[in-house]
Amino acid sequence: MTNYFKLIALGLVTLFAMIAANYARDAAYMVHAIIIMLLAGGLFLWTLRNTDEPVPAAVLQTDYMDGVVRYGVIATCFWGVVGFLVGTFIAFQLAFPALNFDWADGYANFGRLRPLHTSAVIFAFGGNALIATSFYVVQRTSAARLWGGNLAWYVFWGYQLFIVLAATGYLLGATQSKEYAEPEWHVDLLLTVVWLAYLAVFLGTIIKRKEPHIYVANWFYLSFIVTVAMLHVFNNLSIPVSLFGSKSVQVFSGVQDAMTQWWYGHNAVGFFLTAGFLGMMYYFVPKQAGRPVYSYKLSIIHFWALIFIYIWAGPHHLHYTALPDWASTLGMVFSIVLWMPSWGGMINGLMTLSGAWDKLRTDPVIRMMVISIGFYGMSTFEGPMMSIRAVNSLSHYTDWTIGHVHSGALGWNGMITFGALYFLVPKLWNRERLYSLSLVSWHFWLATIGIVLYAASMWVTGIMEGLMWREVDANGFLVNAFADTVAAKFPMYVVRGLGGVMFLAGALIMVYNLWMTVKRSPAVEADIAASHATPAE
Ligand code: HEM
Ligand code: HEM
Ligand SMILES: [Cu+2]
Repeated sequence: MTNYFKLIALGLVTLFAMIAANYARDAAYMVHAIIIMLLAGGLFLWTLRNTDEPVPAAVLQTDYMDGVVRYGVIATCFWGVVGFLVGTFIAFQLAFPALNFDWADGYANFGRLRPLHTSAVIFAFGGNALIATSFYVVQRTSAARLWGGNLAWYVFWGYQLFIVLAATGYLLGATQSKEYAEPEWHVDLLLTVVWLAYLAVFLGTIIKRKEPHIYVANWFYLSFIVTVAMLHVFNNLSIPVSLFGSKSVQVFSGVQDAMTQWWYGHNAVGFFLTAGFLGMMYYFVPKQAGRPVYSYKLSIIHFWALIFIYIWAGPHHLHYTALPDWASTLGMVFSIVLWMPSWGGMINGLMTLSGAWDKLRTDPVIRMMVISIGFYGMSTFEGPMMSIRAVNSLSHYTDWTIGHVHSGALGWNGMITFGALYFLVPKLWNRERLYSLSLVSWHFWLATIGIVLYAASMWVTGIMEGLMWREVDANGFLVNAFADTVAAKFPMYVVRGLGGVMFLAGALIMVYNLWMTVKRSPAVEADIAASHATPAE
């Protein structure tokens, strides 16, 4: 019976997408309508062919739902490589402008590829990592199968569709010009529905848990899901110009719009790139180390302090703008206060290794996790420092910000995700161990050196250009033209590009290693129970 409802819904979607494609006012909207039309039409045919087929004898569904986690792991690897590749390419575009090819102008120039990079790494790579690991962790720590049956699959595929629509939209020029929230209204609507489904699956699983305690990693994941829903909705309040076009007009304007955007942007960092990934840390580090979390009490304080303080720090992105001074001061103060819970979390993660420090020598996966926590500590020290108005007057608009971003993004988000993937793949594909630990070591060193090259070159160029911009002669005239500062940055841009090449090479080695783990490593015999062991207390 449900199949008939599905058919009606899919038929209507296909029909509406056809009409939308026909009346489309711009290329991005038309391409999106065609993608949705083909997808819904294909699903319609597939559902039709399977309607009234005999249903296979009921499969016992008491086990954990891991198929969707496996797909999530594959998607994380895939989008990671795509995102790093685009990042490396745009890094070289900045060094060698000729790479903005004339023939690809309007599609593959820096301006179009930059949001492609940021969305690919944050939302496609990071988002898939978060969805996959949260589905894995919530089942283990709740001793329950994912709630909602196939809803988890809908979340997975719906999210991939969102990524494809966002990416094609950027290339075709559809953007609402809000950093990290570039997709236009019709893509935002899709994401809202998918995200609410994600919340339902996660929360549903927690509600039906058989384990009385809600493990701290789940608190972090849940705060990430809830907050991102809220941020996404408010920052994307806009009115479409036409139902058949991608262009929309923001509801807020002027400084209110800027403040809403950076309330969003900052908390995208705080909840997407931090809280969610801390959920990962609190599960996978104890698991890999074979030790309980250093202090469970500290983890709870860490959680509440972090979510309470993060939400106020957004105005540090708008120092010296039309934003009132009091708001800018508020953002600065909360940013500095944020240093403490951040380092509390870092200490908690690092000290989890106490009694197992020898593993740093023997286990390259632990090494990966530890360095990621180290970078977390570093970027959460740098951030509060940059939020001080006097420091920000130098760092703002310079590459220092870019260096800060990537020490967090490559060092913290990248490395903890790699660690989690190395942990997960043998478990999910039921393999005894990883194919090669020495390849993990190679990945570790390539990525680490790559990050150091990236961050160091950006500090040098950032501080240099900041100083060059403010340099005045005895009469108070500016000494340097803007173009002088651009020319001076060239060598550092090449170094950054090389850092990117190394980071990307490491990721490719990881993908090869994980692939060979699935293909070649010996399977675990009748030991499924091991992967279901309860997490560290
Ligand atoms: C191979 C690795 C990477 C390379 C070479 C790279 C390169 C770049 C470049 C060249 C930019 C533009 C900078 C500018 O406009 O001056 C950029 C921006 C950005 N990247 Fe990456 N990236 C890499 C990986 C990542 C990862 C893994 C993440 C996140 C998880 C990330 C997040 C960002 C963000 C958020 C921005 C925008 C920064 C801002 O506006 O302040 N990148 N990246
Ligand atoms: C205590 C924690 C942190 C604080 C207080 C903080 C503060 C700051 C400040 C002051 C800026 C520069 C704003 C500007 O001048 O435009 C900034 C930029 C940024 N930070 Fe952080 N940061 C923190 C942690 C992190 C972490 C862990 C990450 C990544 C995982 C991160 C990602 C970013 C990004 C992506 C931007 C660039 C935003 C843009 O596009 O302009 N931050 N942060
Ligand atoms: Cu911020």
